[in-house]
Parts: sequence; C-alpha cells; structure tokens
Amino acid sequence: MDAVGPGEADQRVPLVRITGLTKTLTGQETARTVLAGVDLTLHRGDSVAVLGRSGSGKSTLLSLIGLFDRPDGGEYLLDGQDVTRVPERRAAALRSAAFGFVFQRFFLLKHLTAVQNVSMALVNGQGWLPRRKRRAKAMAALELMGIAHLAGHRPPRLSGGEQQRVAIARALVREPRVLLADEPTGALDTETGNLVIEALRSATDRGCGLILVTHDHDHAAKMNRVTHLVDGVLT
Ligand SMILES: Nc1ncnc2c1ncn2[C@@H]1O[C@H](COP(=O)(O)OP(=O)(O)OP(=O)(O)O)[C@@H](O)[C@H]1O
Repeated sequence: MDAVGPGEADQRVPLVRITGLTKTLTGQETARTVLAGVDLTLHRGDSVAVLGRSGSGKSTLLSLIGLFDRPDGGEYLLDGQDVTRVPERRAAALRSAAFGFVFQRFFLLKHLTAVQNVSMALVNGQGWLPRRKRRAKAMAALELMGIAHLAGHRPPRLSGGEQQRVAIARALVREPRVLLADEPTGALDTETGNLVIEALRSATDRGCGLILVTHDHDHAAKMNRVTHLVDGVLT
C-alpha cells in the first residue's frame, strides 16, 4: 500500500502542499470559478486560519483539501503523495485515515453518551479494535478536550460548547494528520467559542495540522497564520 502512517512520515514533507488550485462550480444557472489558483502549505503542528466573505469559496476549498471533491487544475500533495486526481475509492480511504472534520453543526447521536459518540468513530476505521480499547481511546480524547467528566452524558444534557468539544474529540480519536474545521464556532457565543478554539489549537501540540475556516478575526488570530480568500486566491 502507498499509505503513509504518521510513524513513517518524513517530518520535512508538508502535510498539505497545494499549488495553483482551481475550481469552477457548475450546476447552478451560471458556472462560477470559485478558486482561481490557490497556494497553501501546512506543516505538522501548524495552524492556518482562512477568512473570507460569505460565498468566497472557503467551504469549497476545505472540501477539496478533505478530498470530498477534486480540483480542475493545480496540484495537491498530501504528505508528499499526489492526490490531485485521486480516484474516489482511494479518496474515501484517505478521508477516514488522514483527516478529522469539525463542522458548525455537531452531528452527535443524541441517544448515545459522549464517550459512545467518540468511540463510534473507531468502529469503521482500518483495523479492528476491541470495545475496551475503543473506549480507552475515546476517554483519552475527551480528556484532551477537558471534558472527560462528561463522558456519561448524552448530548441534550451538554451545552453547545461541550457538544462541539465532543465532536472535536470524535474527530481526533482516529489521530488524523489534518484537522479541517469549517466555522466550528458559528453556533456558539463568544466565550464558548474561545474555549472551542483553544481546544482545537491544543490538537496541534501533538503534531496535527489545523485549517480553520472562520468569520471571527479574533479566533483567526489564535492560529499560526491568517490567510484571506479573496477573488479565488489565498493571500
Ligand atoms: N453547483 C454550483 N454552481 C455554481 N456555483 C455554486 C455551486 N455551488 C456553490 N456555488 C457558489 O460558489 C460560491 C462558493 O461557495 P462556498 O460555500 O465555498 O463559499 P463560503 O466562502 O464557504 O461561504 P460561507 O462563508 O457563506 O459558508 C458561492 O457563491 C456559491 O453560491
């Protein structure tokens, strides 16, 4: 297999290296070139904020980085591997092995406890893990998010910020190389949002790369780098 596990990774190779990425969206009345030559490099432990007005293409960019879609042009290297035109089967495997996703909505299963929601992410992963091991990993991820004491609570009993931290723990439990967060604080008040940003940032201490799409300039400023998506280009 050509998959590169975190242990074998060459530390000097960027996690993400994108050059001249272009994407024109069709399907609506008029086709729209949303990305017109995006360059972005993300290293291990690095964090980048992407700011941009509504409709500027931030989500489109994340969907290309997360391999939900492919670009029309340019080049995308993931951990040194060319994934620009990767077939869907391989893309699906990489999505679950290499990426963690966090969205504005938490998408937690409300009849499961916090720790069960996080453990679920390990059920369909590569390699089978016994239940006890899954639970231990899930507890460690909740601990990292500072909410291990809420492990037995179901989402309806948790605040928005706590639910989002469960969702981040769920994204982290598979030890992704890159965490992609699309407006993760969009549904939260400022103070709770700050806690969530801090939790996301702490994930980079362990070598994970983080790309944060946000409208909040204060949250963006907490990342190592702040970029702006304007006229299809990242500056
Ligand atoms: N199928 C399509 N055909 C043509 N244009 C599209 C299509 N899908 C989306 N678009 C347009 O592409 C642009 C980029 O959308 P995208 O969701 O990536 O922006 P965004 O920066 O994430 O916006 P927001 O901050 O509001 O979430 C938008 O103007 C959208 O209307």
